[in-house]
Amino acid sequence: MKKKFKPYKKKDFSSGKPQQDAVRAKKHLGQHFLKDEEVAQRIGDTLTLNNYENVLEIGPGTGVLTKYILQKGKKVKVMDLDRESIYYLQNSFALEHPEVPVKDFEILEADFLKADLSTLFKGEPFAITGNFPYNISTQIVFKAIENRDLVPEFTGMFQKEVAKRICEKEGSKTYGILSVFTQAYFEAEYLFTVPPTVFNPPPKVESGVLRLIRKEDYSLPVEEKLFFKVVKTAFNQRRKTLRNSLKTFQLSDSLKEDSIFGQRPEQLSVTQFLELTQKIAEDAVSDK
Ligand SMILES: C[S@@+](CC[C@H](N)C(=O)[O-])C[C@H]1O[C@@H](n2cnc3c(N)ncnc32)[C@H](O)[C@@H]1O
Repeated sequence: MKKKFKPYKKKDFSSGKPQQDAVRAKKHLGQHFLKDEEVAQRIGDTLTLNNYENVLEIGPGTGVLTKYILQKGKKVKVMDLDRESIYYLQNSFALEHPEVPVKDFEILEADFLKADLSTLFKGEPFAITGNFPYNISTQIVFKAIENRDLVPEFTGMFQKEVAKRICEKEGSKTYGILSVFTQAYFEAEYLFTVPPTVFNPPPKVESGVLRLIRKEDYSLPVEEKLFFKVVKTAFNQRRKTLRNSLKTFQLSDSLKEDSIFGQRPEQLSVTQFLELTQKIAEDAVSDK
């Protein structure tokens, strides 16, 4: 069912307010507007834009980051579900920033989590970027992973802890499900940290900017469903050895002798998780 919006009261944005103050920040939408142009430009510059023509920005708000993305001369679509931000972008953004090229620019009022990405750029690949709403940040990453065939690049800002977790390697306490799933398909790089002071209103935590580049060969050598199940089950009991946490897979005694099962999930690289999945798949077949 389509959500009902309260009748929208038009606002006059011609008062010359700073861009980040043009819209009232709403907590439930995770709105923290960037007020530092240098940081906005640095985030815009994280896009490599290699070999594709389209960019989707999630949550443009008042468009502080959008300006720098548009200057790259690609086709840009922005998607926000905040009507007030959309109204500002449609009516004041171009007037207040005549220097920004808006020829290939489309403003969409939509929820990224519900949007159909397959038709967004007529099925062409596109980069995703943004200063993401932190309340749905992991869901955004999972949706990008699900749509990886269309998304060769993903850059942007998260809560620092989440950005670090996505890029973390084995051996770290924060390495987990999100790190393994993301890095199975993407090369992940943590780029820089951003302090709360550059936002209006400032969030309670630091932020972190990352870049994900899809691997050249991003097809998995194992069945994806089983891989996800193995990784999730292992990390659900991250203190236990795999021999104990993966009991539900009813592994044969000979497989359980394999040294990999003496390890804990945080010790396994993505490649080792794939090898483990392969072994479990073969074990299930040989059991029959
Ligand atoms: C952290 S603010 C960033 C705003 C702006 N890009 C900036 O840097 O100032 C996050 C933005 O995401 C938008 N947003 C929240 N949930 C969303 C969703 N499900 N789909 C699309 N946009 C969303 C918010 O309305 C807000 O504009």
